[in-house]
Amino acid sequence: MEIQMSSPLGRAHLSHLPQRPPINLSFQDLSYTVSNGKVSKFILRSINGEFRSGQLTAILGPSGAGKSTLLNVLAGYRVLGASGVISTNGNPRDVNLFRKLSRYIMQDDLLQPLITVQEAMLMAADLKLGDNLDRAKKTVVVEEIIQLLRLNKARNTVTENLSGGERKRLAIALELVNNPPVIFLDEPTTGLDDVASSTCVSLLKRVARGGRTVICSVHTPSARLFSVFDQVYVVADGRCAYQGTSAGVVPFLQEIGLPCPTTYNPADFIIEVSSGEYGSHVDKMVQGVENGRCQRWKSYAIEEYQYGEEEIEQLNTEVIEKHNYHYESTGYQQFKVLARRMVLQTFRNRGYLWLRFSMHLFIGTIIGSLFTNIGFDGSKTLYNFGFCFACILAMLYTPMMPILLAFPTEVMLIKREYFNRWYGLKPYFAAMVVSRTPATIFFTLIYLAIVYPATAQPMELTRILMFVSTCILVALVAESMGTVISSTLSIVNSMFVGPVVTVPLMLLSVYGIGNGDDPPPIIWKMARACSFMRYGLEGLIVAIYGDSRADLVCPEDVDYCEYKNVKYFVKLMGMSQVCYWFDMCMLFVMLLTLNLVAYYLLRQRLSPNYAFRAIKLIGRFIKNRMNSSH
Ligand SMILES: Nc1ncnc2c1ncn2[C@@H]1O[C@H](COP(=O)(O)OP(=O)(O)OP(=O)(O)O)[C@@H](O)[C@H]1O
Repeated sequence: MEIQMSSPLGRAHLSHLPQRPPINLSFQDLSYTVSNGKVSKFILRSINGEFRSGQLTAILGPSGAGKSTLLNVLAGYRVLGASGVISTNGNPRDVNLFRKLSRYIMQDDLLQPLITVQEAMLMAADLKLGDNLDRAKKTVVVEEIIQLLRLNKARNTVTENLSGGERKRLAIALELVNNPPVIFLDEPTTGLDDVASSTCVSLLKRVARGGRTVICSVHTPSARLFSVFDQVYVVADGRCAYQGTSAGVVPFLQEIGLPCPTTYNPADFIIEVSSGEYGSHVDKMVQGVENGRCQRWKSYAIEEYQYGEEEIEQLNTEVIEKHNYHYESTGYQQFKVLARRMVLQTFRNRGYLWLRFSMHLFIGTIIGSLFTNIGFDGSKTLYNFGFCFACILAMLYTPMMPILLAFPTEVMLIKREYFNRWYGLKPYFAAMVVSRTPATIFFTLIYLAIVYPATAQPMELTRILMFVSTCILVALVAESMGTVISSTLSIVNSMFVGPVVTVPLMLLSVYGIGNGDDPPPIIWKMARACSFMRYGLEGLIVAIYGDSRADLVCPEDVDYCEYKNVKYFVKLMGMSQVCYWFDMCMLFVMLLTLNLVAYYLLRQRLSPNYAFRAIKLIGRFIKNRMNSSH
């Protein structure tokens, strides 16, 4: 791809992208408060400011000054607790509309694992551009952005192997795909060396020159890097301590009686002054720029640039497409791309696949050898019951534990992509369920292929199908239960809650067994009905012993086989009234319900509604009360 270089920053022509209106972002009297129980803490204090399109703005300040909070509030990531007016192009901002036009690249640059840069970019193009562009044009878009962000050499590298700088640049490249007019970046240079930081900031400037508003928080930039920023916004103790060009910092400080030593980096100096290292001068600085209202330094020694020379054509207001602000791709297209991505990642995750395969092989071999040839043995009927219970336990833990471990991290990734409007939650959830189900079925079959013949269960097609279907359904329900638990909890909490929740379900599944058909008290009957393992256990027993199975064989060396008659045994277990299809329906209903609950919890995690926020606030209140009563 030929890139024409016509300016010091280089002109990167981006063709085929949807055209968006340039957006100037301003805010007046912006405050942000958090309340921890009784105490309220002011993090931003009535600050003002303006960030213009076509410019790269750095938010600087000492640690804890409120830089990330300002970015979060402006990006709409934190809304509760914020007050003041935020305007876009002079009009009050519609936060929902703004979210559709802006992108937020967070500090932790989480990227989808196991896909290459090129694949990640193409998938982002498929998700974000839908069918508006054909494959050839999408490839051109991707190619141009790869060139713009100098990712050419890394195009075939999988994301885990990228360097820190490449990761940051890929995170930016992915968000550029549908040409957002406003881009927020939280500390894009953190963890990068001087050269990589400088490359990253220069590229951001090129991105800004396309008419985009680019705002990033930065930690102590070098003097050279500092001079690259068009505008600098300094936050000190939640207030604006300077707003203007980087060249204006020294004269501003001079004017308020704080001359910057000639050998000193102005960025370091203003941060040190803001953090109170040379005495309390913050009030003076805040007054000097009227807490962000003063416009005087915004044009100080401004480096003129010609829009015409740059790639402004993408954002020319006169030719803005009649874009709708909804997703560019349909739900079905998103589903297809996401399912493809998930399947690709599953296949490439060889280590995990081998681990899961070996785990099923190992458990299958252990259970198979523990219960060898007991299926037709009249003296081992109780052991066979134990085998069925062991199958249920295996189908509970083997699919659930990997989800408890992996899904909390996945949620963080979804959060970033969802917030930046890559896709809707429905297509994502559907793709997740559809892509992981075949693997679960496959591994369940591997386990059953070992244990079923090894334990000499009846080789009748109907019974085999019933046994297999029950195990698969139990595994799918367990997997969904893992998703419910890990959709709101961290890895540590999920790993704790998962096994704790399953123990009562396990106990309930065998409660009352051995009492024949006498029904347990109604309360226990109801509790037992909640255990999906109970339905699974009944399903397995009916599969191998139901439908008038002939008496089992009593070995010659055994005098008396009490449970040789399976009908008698099933009655004793309290399962003579069991209807296999009812149990399967119940398992299916539970599978559906758990998936709906997982979807609901995930949705609330990504964009909580008022009821959910209220529940969270009540929870926090109770926690605070408990803490204060100690
Ligand atoms: N939810 C919260 N509850 C209590 N305090 C908070 C909360 N969020 C932020 N803070 C506090 O607000 C202040 C500003 O935080 P913020 O993350 O915006 O700082 P920062 O300038 O980005 O710092 P750094 O450069 O170290 O990342 C900090 O003192 C932080 O402890």
